[in-house]
Amino acid sequence: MCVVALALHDGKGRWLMHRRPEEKHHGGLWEFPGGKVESRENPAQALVREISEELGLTLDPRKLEPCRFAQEEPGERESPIVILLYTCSWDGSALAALEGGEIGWFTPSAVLELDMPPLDIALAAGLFEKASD
Ligand SMILES: Nc1nc2c([nH]c(=O)n2[C@@H]2O[C@H](COP(=O)(O)OP(=O)(O)OP(=O)(O)O)[C@@H](O)[C@H]2O)c(=O)[nH]1
Repeated sequence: MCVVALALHDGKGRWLMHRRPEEKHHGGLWEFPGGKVESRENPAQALVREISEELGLTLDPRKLEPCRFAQEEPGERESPIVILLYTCSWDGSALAALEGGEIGWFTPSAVLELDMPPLDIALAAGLFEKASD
């Protein structure tokens, strides 16, 4: 199953993370906002939809930069997921955790200290290695 996620940066060294609502899979963990790609969508369209639903933010698909991906091992669950991570810079417009949980802006070192699902740990480590190049 294909999941898309967004590493949104504020241009001042901080990145947006979302804490999942307790009742969801990986509840209480911090993740890059996003969700599952639905049939008839390409990944960028799915990300624009998910970010609008979750954060109330309208993304310009042309400004999404594919960054990296991470995948679960076979057998981890019935349909192992692959997460495609994109980066984008924030245009300063309003944001809110519209589907529950909470959001926050973090420096790279603070992101790496959050409790995250396994794939996010790998994605964040790679993202910040790349961001500091
Ligand atoms: N959105 C998102 N999901 C992630 C990340 N890392 C990770 O393991 N996942 C997992 O990917 C799956 C898809 O996530 P989701 O629940 O956000 O997707 P959704 O909103 O489309 O689904 P839903 O409507 O069934 O809740 C979940 O099992 C979630 O735990 C991440 O960084 N972002």
